[in-house]
Amino acid sequence: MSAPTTLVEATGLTMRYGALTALDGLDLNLASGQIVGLLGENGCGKTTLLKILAGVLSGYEGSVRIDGHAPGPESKAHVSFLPDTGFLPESARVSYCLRLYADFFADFQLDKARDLIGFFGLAESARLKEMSKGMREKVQIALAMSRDARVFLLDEPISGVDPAARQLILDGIVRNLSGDSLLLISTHLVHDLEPILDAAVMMRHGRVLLQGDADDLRGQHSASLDQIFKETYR
Ligand SMILES: Nc1ncnc2c1ncn2[C@@H]1O[C@H](COP(=O)(O)OP(=O)(O)OP(=O)(O)O)[C@@H](O)[C@H]1O
Repeated sequence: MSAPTTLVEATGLTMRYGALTALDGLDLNLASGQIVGLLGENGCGKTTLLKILAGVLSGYEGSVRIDGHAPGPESKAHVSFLPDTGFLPESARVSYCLRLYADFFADFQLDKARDLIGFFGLAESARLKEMSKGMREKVQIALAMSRDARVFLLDEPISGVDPAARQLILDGIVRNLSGDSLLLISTHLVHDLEPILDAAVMMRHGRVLLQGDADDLRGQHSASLDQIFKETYR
């Protein structure tokens, strides 16, 4: 693994939806080689931040750099984004979705995706519309995690699955993760995610409230990230 490099850099990032300020001068610096939890209460701006980093939402003020590039075609080539809503054609089979990704993304690794689909216990011949919400989420995760990206942005990837399946999904997410990439993953389910987190970013009202290495935060607060989260948002 090479020395950590800054992959996400946001300075004074502000995003307004009309009169509502969703991000309010947010500053954030994230380096490669870590899994970072993006935590915060409903409406604090997590999805807005991830969409801007993914290059699918514009109209913001301030500066954003992904591996040195402003969000756009060049940054998108290195960013794998899993939105919190379904984005695959409902009537398609898993095999079609695999081909779609292989055609669309030059860095898509079909073997990895097939491995993950099997790991999740899914059949390539299955149609999405015949699957449960949790199964469809697994397909989307398998696709998103099979790109050879530097930055992975996952928006609430385990929210739709039952507690028993969450562990399997997290195992799948970290299964092939390269040590040089950055995984930023938003969730309310801090307890489930905590074992895989190297660092956490807690947001409030469109700003970073608390950020740090997971072990440092646990040490400073003499508490788990889950307890810190609950105390912070009580
Ligand atoms: N397209 C939009 N138009 C208007 N307001 C929006 C839009 N998208 C988000 N917002 C508002 O911006 C704020 C931040 O929303 P965002 O979805 O980024 O929060 P979040 O932290 O991801 O929330 P959750 O945890 O509920 O998913 C909220 O007040 C939300 O209502």
